[in-house]
Amino acid sequence: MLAPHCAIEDCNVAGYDIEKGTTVLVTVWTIGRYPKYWDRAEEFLPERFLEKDIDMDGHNFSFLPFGSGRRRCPGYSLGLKVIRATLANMLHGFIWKLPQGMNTESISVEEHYGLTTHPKFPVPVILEPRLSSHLYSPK
Ligand code: HEM
Repeated sequence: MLAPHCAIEDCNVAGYDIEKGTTVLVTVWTIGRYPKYWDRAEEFLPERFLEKDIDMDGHNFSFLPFGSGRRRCPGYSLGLKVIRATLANMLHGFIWKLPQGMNTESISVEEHYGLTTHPKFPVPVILEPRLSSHLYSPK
């Protein structure tokens, strides 16, 4: 769910009349799993985005991780950069392994809902440094 919004004028959305002053809640979670727009909507398939020109900046209403319009997330660009840089550093710095006896099938992708969405169960991973040890020291 996006943060609550307020209609600033009377309008009609998809056949529904919305009066000025109405609080509007946009359920992006549901939109992101709507079978009309998403093939195998309930499955975790990050590869569905490969070689697709889906923008995240609020123009594609089937995918709104940062909201849309004048209240769209102002930290959009910084957020993406931080996530990409952090992920790249983690992948560059460590070999990622699952504990013995676990495989990718046994990882739960269930979610815990709240203001932000977290994994319902922790994902145990073993990180093995792949670089020289002095590179991990803050000094
Ligand atoms: C990947 C990281 C991030 C995601 C997924 C994200 C997502 C969102 C979403 C969905 C909204 C609500 C938009 C709406 O209601 O239409 C929002 C609002 C907001 N975000 Fe972010 N955000 C991220 C990073 C950041 C960062 C890094 C900052 C600031 C440095 C930031 C600052 C804000 C602010 C101030 C709002 C409220 C905007 C308003 O109500 O006018 N966000 N964000």
